[in-house]
Amino acid sequence: MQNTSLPSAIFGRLSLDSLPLHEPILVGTFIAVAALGLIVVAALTYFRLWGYLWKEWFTSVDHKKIGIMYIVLGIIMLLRGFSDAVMMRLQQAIAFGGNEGFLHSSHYDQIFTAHGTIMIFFVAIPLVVGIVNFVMPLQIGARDVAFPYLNNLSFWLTVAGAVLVMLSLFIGEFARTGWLSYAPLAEKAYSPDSGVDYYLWSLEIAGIGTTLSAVNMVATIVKMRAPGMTLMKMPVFVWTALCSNVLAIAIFPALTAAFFLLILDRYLGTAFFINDLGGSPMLYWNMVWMWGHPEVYVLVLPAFGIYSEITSTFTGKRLFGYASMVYATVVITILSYLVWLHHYFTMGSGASVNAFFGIATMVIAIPTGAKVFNWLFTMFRGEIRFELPMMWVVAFMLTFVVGGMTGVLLAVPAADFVLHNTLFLVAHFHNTIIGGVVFGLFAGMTYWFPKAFGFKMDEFWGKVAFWGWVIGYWVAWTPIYIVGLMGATRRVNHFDDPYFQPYFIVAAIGAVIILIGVLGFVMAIVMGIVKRNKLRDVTGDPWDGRTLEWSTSSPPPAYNFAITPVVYDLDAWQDMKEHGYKRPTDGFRPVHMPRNTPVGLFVSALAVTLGFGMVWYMWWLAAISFVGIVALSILHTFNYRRDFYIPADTVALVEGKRTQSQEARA
Ligand code: HEA
Ligand code: HEM
Ligand SMILES: [Cu+2]
Repeated sequence: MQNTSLPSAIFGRLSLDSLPLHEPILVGTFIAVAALGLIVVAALTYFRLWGYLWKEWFTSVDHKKIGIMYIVLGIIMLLRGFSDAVMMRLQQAIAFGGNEGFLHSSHYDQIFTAHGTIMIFFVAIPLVVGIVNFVMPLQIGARDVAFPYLNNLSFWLTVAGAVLVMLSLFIGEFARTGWLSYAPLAEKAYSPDSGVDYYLWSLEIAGIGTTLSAVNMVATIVKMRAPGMTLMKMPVFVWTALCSNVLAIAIFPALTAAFFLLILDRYLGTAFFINDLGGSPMLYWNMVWMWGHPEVYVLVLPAFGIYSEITSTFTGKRLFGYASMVYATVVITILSYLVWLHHYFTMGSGASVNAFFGIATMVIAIPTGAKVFNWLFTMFRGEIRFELPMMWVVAFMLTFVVGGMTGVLLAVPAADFVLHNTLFLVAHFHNTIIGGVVFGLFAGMTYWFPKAFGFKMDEFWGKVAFWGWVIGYWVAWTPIYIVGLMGATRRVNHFDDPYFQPYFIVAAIGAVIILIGVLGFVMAIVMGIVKRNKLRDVTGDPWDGRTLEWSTSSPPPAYNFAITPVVYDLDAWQDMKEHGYKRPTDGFRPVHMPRNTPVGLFVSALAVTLGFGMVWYMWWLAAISFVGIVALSILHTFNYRRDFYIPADTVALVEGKRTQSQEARA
């Protein structure tokens, strides 16, 4: 694409042709997004909400608000990732024989790449990080995370990555190289346009955010637990958050380094991942899968933690086999480092290497199975209350076990030679990710929603969401398992064999049923807000919970706990309730708090311009942004006004109000 209409010293390789004006779908999307954006901006201006958002949310260093912002980001990006999914499902349902469908192959390639990238990096990760951010400090009785400013920066860096991916929709294109952008396809010789560069810069920036956040969470769990909370008295969710974040710290550098080397290949002509000059694409595969495999456990471990909390709350029992649950989590964490090669058994590693990685992979079924049985034994003879969060747990158990089993099947190298890169594999991972991670996130969001906002989600729409996702999942993915077994390969936009078509039509219907689930969840939140006075909970403990987050008010005050709780037992709050706990009404002391700051947001804005400049070869823009980031970061270290005290009187006032509202209800 020659740059004819724009001066290249300023615009680099960006030209008017980079705008996808010839793509009706994209033009329509752009108009819709722009219109929606204008409506939102107008509404915020009309209701004078900008100042409130800026002061109370965007610049906030409060872990609860940052957690909620992560979740909002995840839900918005879920809508984007899901629209990609629906388009692919429609395409595959109609594109048979002579019918080419509505997505030509280069467009389909961009869509599955964007879908996979967005779903993993900008849906699953933000939702998991958001829930950990919100819940974990409350569960350990802390006032905030270890590094509140860093937390805000991590969030905004994740947003910066998401913004770059979204920009690629309207300026230029996105990668067509699969969600892990395999080399050598992703090298400049084979993917010369801006797509892979968008991918790389977006994920480098977001990845730094995720790494920093993981450091923050580990430091918080290690250093900031309430007195008495020894490691073996931590709630299971905190254990899973700890393991997940330790895992993230260990693996993200491998991904960041792999992407950085690919950037060097693409920008400076080095040869790390091509066969010439001593480079090797296999190096890239090893590095990304050393990240990629453990990453799925980074996501699923906290989900396991969520299921554990919910199961014990809604059966009214202490979790069966707490210690074995902890050991299983740790064992999965360690094993997950040892199996990455199962993603390319077919790449010629040889029988003994394949055997080692195959067996190591299968071994993970043991600790995972131990968890499943622990949940079952917790339920056994419990008085189960089948409220929404518990319904998600049951759906998870029924769905995830199947996905786990097909994983074990793929772990047999001989079988994998047949099934690798078929739609059977695609069905396996949607089975584990949707049945394991996504259901867990919905369970968690439904469970902790009343803690965050002081009222429950709307139950009717919550059930619509539940049934939409659960039925939709099975309708959408069972046929894909079947065509996969029959040999249909992944990442193709058109099949010749008409025999497959009915299966893809059923799969498309499944996606439409999931759509009902997606919209149902949004409605559950909206209707919850509409009916908030009816759904209000003033106790702070609407589900009869067992862990410390339920001991404070909903939403919790900025300082979380007026007086730091002391822990004597595993289910600390249950223990306090059983021993006739009374809320303290006096003796408050001033609370030391971190101060809000806009620096994270500014750094992130510069990260977007840095990425954009690099993608389009606007070196001046990239250079200015980079210098800006460094300068701001250094300047920020000279800011000594980082904290303040909430006076004891204010604490007494807030707590007094809560006492009053509780007495009024009683
Ligand atoms: C959250 C996500 C998640 C989870 C939890 C898992 C879990 C597992 N995965 Fe999966 N997997 C992915 C996401 C996930 N996977 C993704 C995204 C890809 C592909 C990416 C790509 O190529 O683009 C993939 C690909 C993938 C491959 C590569 C296949 C190929 O490319 O050809 C393999 C092969 O071994 C595999 C195996 C497994 C196994 C053995 C488990 C185990 O951990 C499952 C353990 C659980 C159980 C077994 C169920 C419960 C256990 C019991 C009830 C006890 C009794 C059971 C037995 C004795 C069997 N996975
Ligand atoms: C909500 C319902 C969903 C549907 C209908 C759906 C559908 C699809 C389809 C059709 C493909 C492409 C298959 C191919 O041709 O190879 C795909 C790929 C993928 N999906 Fe989903 N998906 C859904 C949800 C998710 C979620 C929640 C995640 C992760 C959190 C996810 C992660 C991925 C990944 C990683 C890929 C691989 C992309 C690649 O090949 O590079 N999906 N999905
Ligand atoms: Cu794996």
